[in-house]
Amino acid sequence: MSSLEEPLGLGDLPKLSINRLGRFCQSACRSTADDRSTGNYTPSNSGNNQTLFHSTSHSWHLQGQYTDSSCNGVDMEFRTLPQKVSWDLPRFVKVVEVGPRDGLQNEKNIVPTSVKIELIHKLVASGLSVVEATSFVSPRWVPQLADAKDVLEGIQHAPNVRFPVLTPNLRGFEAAVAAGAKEVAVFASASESFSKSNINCTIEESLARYRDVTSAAKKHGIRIRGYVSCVVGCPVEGAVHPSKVAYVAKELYDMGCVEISLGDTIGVGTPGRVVPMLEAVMAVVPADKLAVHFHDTYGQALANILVSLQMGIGVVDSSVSGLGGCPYAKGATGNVATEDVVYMLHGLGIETNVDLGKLMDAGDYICKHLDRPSGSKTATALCRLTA
Ligand SMILES: CC(C)(COP(=O)([O-])OP(=O)([O-])OC[C@H]1O[C@@H](n2cnc3c(N)ncnc32)[C@H](O)[C@@H]1OP(=O)([O-])[O-])[C@@H](O)C(=O)NCCC(=O)NCCSC(=O)C[C@@](C)(O)CC(=O)[O-]
Repeated sequence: MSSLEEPLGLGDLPKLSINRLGRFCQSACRSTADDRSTGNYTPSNSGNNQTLFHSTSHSWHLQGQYTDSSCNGVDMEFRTLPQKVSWDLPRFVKVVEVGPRDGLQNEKNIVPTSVKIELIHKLVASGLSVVEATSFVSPRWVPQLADAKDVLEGIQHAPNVRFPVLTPNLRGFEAAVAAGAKEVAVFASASESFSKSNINCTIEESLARYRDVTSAAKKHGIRIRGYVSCVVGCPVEGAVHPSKVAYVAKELYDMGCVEISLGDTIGVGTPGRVVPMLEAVMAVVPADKLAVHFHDTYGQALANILVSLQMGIGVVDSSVSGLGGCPYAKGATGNVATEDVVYMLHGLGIETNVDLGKLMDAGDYICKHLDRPSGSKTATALCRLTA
């Protein structure tokens, strides 16, 4: 890579701008606290800081304000954000590649098994140590991944590389184990409506199923990951309260999921919503057991990842070339692109063990097959530079 292609690091930024950020944060904080203590605090105040903090009320969230009395609590939490975030970022972030599953499950045309396997090998060659390979779900529900057994059997298993697969029930778990899975993931939702449309059962029913799966996994010595979907918003219900996310995350943790991935399935989150959601979850599940999974529908994913890192998260899910979406979440676009995440992390001086050039090869491979441009801004920019 030439120096032009290398991300600017924190150290390259003029000191002044970081100090300015710090000063802004402190004054934003101070004025809010001062206002409160002098009794002058009004949430609708139109001063500069208020404009910033209230920007969410002009967005999608207007349709889905929380309906309980803690709604104001969430806004308050965001006002104290500058005191809570820190630049003490992790030195290493584990990137969990979900493109072959979350990406390809949403393709109109079914991708041949051989292409899926080659994509997975290219992703592994880039240094990624976790590649979610496929799902053992009903082929009637997700025909795109009906070849799960063949994909899993076709992957060359390398030491230190994990290939988790999604399993919605005991039947899927048994099929996955028979095909050689060493790690599975269960997927619950913080929204009742999404749970029904995605897996045709209530949240409680899904948790009962997952208790069966986790206890079977323990007997087989299989690692199990848990997802919580709709952690910020649901395509049907609108805003989802952080307490609902915390409840499902804790249930999954208590039943033995070793990592809980928090999914903004429709990509509506901003740091204003992500911070209180993470705070609620972190009160019941340790931060080192959490991952974040942002779809980039509104272009907010990198901002949300950054604030998650600042809150102590060290595992980030992403999808090569920004592939994907969820077949049961209309309008949701793909995950944040892995290339963009890696570029940002490297720019922050955070190690990933991922080679951006080789990752771009993998992205190029699948985009050529799908006959579409990359959804990664980094890949697009670097390709232009090298063209
Ligand atoms: C959960 C079910 C199976 C319930 O589906 P159902 O229709 O309620 O259940 P069923 O028991 O009546 O089964 C229906 C048919 O599926 C079969 N079946 C039943 N189980 C399996 C299985 N494991 N593997 C293969 N086949 C299975 C079963 O045998 C039957 O076959 P039939 O008799 O009609 O021929 C279905 O709703 C399903 O497969 N849903 C999966 C949907 C899905 O994969 N959605 C995308 C996941 S993405 C996501 O959740 C979000 C995430 C994780 O990415 C994070 C984020 O972004 O937020």
